Amino acid sequence: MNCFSCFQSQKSRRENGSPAVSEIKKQRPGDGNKMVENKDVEIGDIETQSFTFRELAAATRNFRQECLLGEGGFGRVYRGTLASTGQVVAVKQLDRNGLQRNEFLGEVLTLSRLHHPNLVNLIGYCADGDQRLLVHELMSGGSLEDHLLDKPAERKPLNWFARMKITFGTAKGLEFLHEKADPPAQPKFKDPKKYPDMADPLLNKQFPEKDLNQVVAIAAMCLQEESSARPLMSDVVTALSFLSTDTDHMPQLIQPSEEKDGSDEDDKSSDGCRSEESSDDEDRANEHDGDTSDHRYDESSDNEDGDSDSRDHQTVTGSKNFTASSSMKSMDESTVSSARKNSRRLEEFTSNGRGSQYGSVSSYGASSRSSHCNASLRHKSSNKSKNSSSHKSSTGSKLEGSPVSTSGKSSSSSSRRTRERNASSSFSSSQDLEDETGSVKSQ
Ligand SMILES: Nc1ncnc2c1ncn2[C@@H]1O[C@H](COP(=O)(O)OP(=O)(O)OP(=O)(O)O)[C@@H](O)[C@H]1O
Repeated sequence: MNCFSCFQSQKSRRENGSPAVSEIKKQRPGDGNKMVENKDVEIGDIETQSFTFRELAAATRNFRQECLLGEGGFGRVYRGTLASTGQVVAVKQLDRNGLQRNEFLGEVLTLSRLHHPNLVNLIGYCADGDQRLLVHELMSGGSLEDHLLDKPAERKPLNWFARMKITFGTAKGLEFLHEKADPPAQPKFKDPKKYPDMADPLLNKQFPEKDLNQVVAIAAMCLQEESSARPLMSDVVTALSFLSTDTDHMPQLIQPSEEKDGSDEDDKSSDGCRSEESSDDEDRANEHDGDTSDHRYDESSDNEDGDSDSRDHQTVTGSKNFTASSSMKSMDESTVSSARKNSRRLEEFTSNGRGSQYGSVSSYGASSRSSHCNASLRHKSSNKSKNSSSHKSSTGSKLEGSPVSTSGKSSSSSSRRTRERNASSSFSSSQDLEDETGSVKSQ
């Protein structure tokens, strides 16, 4: 996730005394906000200035390198001075292969209607030919990222109070977008189909969508409001061990010849030794499912509903001719097996999650079937389900990646402590630290 650019423009500083947020530049058609229907966009509806490309080229001195303010996932941003008014602005030149004209105008229309002291104002746009540019008011103080991460050694770090002011301003901007803007912003986490839009654009969507869903599920579980409902790190490690395994090498992890013959070989890891962990794992799986099969159980159950993961499929049915590399052999087979189970549960978590993502935390626990970690999750989840409405709202706000509480809508279910926590910095409160510590201890 990228930082918000939180430094106010001179205008907003004068008006509000708190930082501006360039959240609006994050909103793109399909990003979660119900954008204005593109087909309905008429240039006349757009209440912001239209610039020619020539005007913006002149403003930025032909997009000179010295005028470059920064670069984001969608293009470069230049400092410019508008000849007509002398106003200093930020000109964002979107990548050429970006939005279609109508799509772009839909975005411009939406952005032009958002006015809030903590949001960077859209001043105008340019849609000449295939050019797509947005002109924003300039955040003269630079971005929050500049101040936090790219700070020159000689510049003093932001003090605590400044950070709280920025957080407060950010929250107000987000509050406006989520609760007052028309149409209101929708958290992307509500719809798994939107997850790919949140990944780093530099990845160019080159990742398995299913794995991304699972990463989101892991993050969602880790971010649950109550520390007791968060997964054990061992669960997280196991799940990640699966996700971090190169798909191309997966067929090498479990030798199909060992799996198919149903002999004692099945119970051995690739070095011929059956690990204790592996044994426990299987016993637990059998205990919960009444299934006497071995690792194959997991592979087949992963695929049994027809939603086959090519990786799993390959692992089960992969060529018998492959030669396991020694490095892959050394990987603990039980870890892989256990990771697959977790992967499956994570998948259930995300797929159940449509619309009632947080409620499905309980079903995640209820469907747990193997490790002691998951037995623990089950226990936690059942506690949790007693308070599921509170969970939904408070977690929902955290999942949006901001400390913004949706307490206006969920105050009946949010505890005072939750609201206080959400209103303060998301990670640094002593209460959070206590919770974290408690959580680690209880493990
Ligand atoms: N209105 C502005 N005023 C001053 N600098 C800006 C402004 N908008 C953007 N910048 C600078 O340009 C950089 C790139 O901004 P941009 O909005 O394109 O991407 P981002 O917010 O960093 O990330 P992304 O858009 O990929 O999520 C910012 O990091 C910031 O340094």
